[in-house]
Amino acid sequence: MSDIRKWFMKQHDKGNASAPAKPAKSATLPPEKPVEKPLQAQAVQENSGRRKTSKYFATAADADTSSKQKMKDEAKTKRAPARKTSEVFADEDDNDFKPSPAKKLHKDEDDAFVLPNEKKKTTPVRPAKKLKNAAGVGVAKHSVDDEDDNEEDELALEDVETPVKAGGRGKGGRGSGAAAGGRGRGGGRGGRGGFMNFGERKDPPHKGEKEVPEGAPDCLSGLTFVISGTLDSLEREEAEDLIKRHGGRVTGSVSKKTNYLLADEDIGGNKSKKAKELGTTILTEDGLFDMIRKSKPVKVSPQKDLKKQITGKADGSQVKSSPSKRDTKDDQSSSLIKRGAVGSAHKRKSGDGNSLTWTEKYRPKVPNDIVGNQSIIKQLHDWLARWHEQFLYIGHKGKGKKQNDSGFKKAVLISGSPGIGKSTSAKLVSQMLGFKTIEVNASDSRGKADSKILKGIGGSTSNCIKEFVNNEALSHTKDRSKHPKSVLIMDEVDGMSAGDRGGVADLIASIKISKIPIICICNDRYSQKLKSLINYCLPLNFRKPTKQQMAKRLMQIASAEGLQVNEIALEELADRVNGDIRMALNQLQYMSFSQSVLEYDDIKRRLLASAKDEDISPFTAVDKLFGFNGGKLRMDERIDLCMSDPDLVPLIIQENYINYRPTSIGKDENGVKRMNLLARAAESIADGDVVNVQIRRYRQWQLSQAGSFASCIVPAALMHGNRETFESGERNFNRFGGWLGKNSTTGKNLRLLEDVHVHVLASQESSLDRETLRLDYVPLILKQLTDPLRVLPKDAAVQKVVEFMDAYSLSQEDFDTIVELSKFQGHPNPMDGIQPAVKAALTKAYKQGSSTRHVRVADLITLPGQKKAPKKRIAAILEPDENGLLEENGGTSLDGEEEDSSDTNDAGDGIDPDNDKKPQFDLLNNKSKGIQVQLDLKNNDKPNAKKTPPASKPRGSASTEKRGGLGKRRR
Ligand SMILES: Nc1ncnc2c1ncn2[C@@H]1O[C@H](COP(=O)(O)OP(=O)(O)OP(=O)(O)O)[C@@H](O)[C@H]1O
Repeated sequence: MSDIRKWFMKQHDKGNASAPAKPAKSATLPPEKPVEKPLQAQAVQENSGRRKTSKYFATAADADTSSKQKMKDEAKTKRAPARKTSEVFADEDDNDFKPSPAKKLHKDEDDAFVLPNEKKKTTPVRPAKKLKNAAGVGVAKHSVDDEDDNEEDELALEDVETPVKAGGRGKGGRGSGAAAGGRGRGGGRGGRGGFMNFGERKDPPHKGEKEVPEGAPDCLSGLTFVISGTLDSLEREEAEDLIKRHGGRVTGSVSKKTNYLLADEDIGGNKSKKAKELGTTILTEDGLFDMIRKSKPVKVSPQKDLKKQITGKADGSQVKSSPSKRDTKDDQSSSLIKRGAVGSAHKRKSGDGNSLTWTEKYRPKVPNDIVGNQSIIKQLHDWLARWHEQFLYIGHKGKGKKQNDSGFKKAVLISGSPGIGKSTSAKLVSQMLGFKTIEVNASDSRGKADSKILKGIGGSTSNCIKEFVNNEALSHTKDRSKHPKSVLIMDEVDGMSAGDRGGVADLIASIKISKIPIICICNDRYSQKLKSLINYCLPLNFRKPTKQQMAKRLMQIASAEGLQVNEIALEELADRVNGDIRMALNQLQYMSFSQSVLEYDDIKRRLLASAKDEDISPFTAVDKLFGFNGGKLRMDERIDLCMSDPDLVPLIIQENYINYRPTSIGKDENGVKRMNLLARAAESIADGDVVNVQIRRYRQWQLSQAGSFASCIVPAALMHGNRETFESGERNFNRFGGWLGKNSTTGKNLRLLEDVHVHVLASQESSLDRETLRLDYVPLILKQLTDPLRVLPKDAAVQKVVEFMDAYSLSQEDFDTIVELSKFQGHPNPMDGIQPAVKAALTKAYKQGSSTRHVRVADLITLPGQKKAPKKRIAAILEPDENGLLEENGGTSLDGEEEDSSDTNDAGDGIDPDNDKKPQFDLLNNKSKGIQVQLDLKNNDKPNAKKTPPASKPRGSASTEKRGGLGKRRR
């Protein structure tokens, strides 16, 4: 672990150390400039007084600004903000803020995995921002040529400052590839500060330096934005939040509906091309700020004063709703009043009575109320409406109406993610058609159904399904008033195990005999368990409703409950709950307990908090860790992801890390950087393995986090980026960890090898250990077993091989084991070139061979430390032989050892005179030796020692006895 820590530290150091070398970044600027001009030309220009803050606005002349001048100014720049910041902070009540390292502080936060949102909180008090605002940002566009000298100086400062700021970046500035790739994907991006963050999207050059404006709540309502490239001071997510917070909509690509393309640079990508084609207005970040700012008239008083006033006046309950956000608001008082008013209205409403959850209260009453999936609901309706027409007379011989649609299924299988209205649809459609619903959760009551249930009510819960579906009274009768039609709704069929009413097999049996329609509901229709069920059902796949559809419904419910919330915020909610309307409603209701005005940020905060409780699959966890934004996750988030399944996540990481192309390596033409990162990741995985051994072997559970850190977090931090495949046709998804399968194969092979080992020992041809057998003998044995079959004529080959197998007491299974153990990927199959006829002849000859008994006897040996040969297996071994003796001995209900002993004793009592005439193979004596071993071992355990051959008995006689026994058995 000390190693881990060492290079963890080293990485940090490296990152910092790279800071001074950063001016290289400026060198990458010129190529970006030519493409930015046309974009700028399109933007609206109102105010040329905007201080030049972005390197994207630099002209070639700017770029030529003497580096000496920049360096001179650098020191000044570094000091100036610190001084100003401290002045500003001196006025603040909050002494927790450390002013001097204003920018530094920010960076440190970055390294410490602080969310962008949190960083933003410090922005209002930054002097730099205020200076810039004072310079008049208000306009969307400005010309670089208009910049005066002072601005150039400032630019120089900024340019020098930026590299310093990005000092933690591991990999220098933006590569040329980034221009095309933009911020989203593609190589060539510079890293972010800090070990875990390197390789991330390029930081905005003036990140967090501008005051983020606060406008009227819905000032961007009805406007659609698309964001492109790196903005000047906001991360893309921050910009998105800002727009949504003010009621605007953000989409991913430019279309006719797009009002603005928000871009501070022209990265020449599709978005800007399309925007130019469609004549979409291009807006800079400052333009957006102006737009928002303008929506809110006046408000001259400094933020901090207002903050103080509000903090002083607001009572706990009011501020409680969303303290941090409201602190920064300008219209606090009015919003609080508004909130109070609506809040009381809300209380009145909810006080009116029912304590139902909103999901119950607003459960759709008719199918039309269901959001989305209307065409599927229609299909369900049609199916159910026709069911009786199709199956009504089934079982009534003679009267049977011929089924007119052979493809008509007796059951439907509704599938779809949770909370999107599957059960509700099934119920509503059934009710609509006058069916009585019988709802059963597939795993409610367990126990296999009794097949005798056909005879009538069994009274057992586990039989209820067959009862339901087979009960005539429940099916359609003439007197509907007494017996309405019924439909069985089986929920969560994918959660059924074999024990649940006999599992899917029993459900299928029920469908076959059913006299009522069955609606099965599941989440995952591709579940292996449902493979056979699908053949008996009409599949209806519910899709998640769109966020717009959901937002509309949620809005209706919110207004009915007196909750004030805008549509964009609800869309965000819909987005975050992944289409789950039930969860959205629950979240909304939960938030409504403490707030009656919900804003975008409230929803976001709430969902971030609840996201922690979500169960995520190990694959999702690995996707997140390796994803493009993997480097932006906070450490606690990463640990949570690893801990979501501490067994599987490391295995999946280990299986897939090699497929990732880290974003940090840029072009990396010769692949050296990637190899270095791979090596480091491998090293860390190995470290993690060491820790995991400690955890499991010595139950050192306190090391769990260290284990996760080394085996998951570090490799993912090093390798996260774009996943690629190495073989054509390979799916570009993370594979399941191969270790489990390989470990199981290893175990199986060891067991098989042990069998071979025991047999070889029993043959007394060799007294080797298992390792020697595997490494030295198996290849040679294989040669002896397969070469003759290829080369010699059939009969000769078969005889030779059988002789060899007898010599070493090898069974047919051993033959297979040796072949299996000798198979390697990329090498020919050891059995290649052997004719099937020869193989068949070998099997036949081996089975006929008199020596088989000798080989099998070795299986009955129980070596110290070995598991006793299972009775079943012994029985199976003995069974193929002449049945007569087995029957005499009581068939297979034998105790292996006793049975075998009696054989040998029989042999002793009655020696077959023919035996000596059947000297089968040269190594017969050796075989008898093998048997002797067995006998000795058995005698140790056997209470009935009187039948044991005396130890002093010469070997030859033992062998004779054995042969006699075998001979007898064979008869
Ligand atoms: N499409 C929808 N339209 C309106 N309300 C919905 C919709 N989907 C879910 N709801 C709300 O969520 C609640 C639960 O829905 P329902 O039980 O039908 O979901 P489900 O898809 O069957 O979930 P699960 O798979 O967990 O059983 C409903 O009572 C309703 O209030």
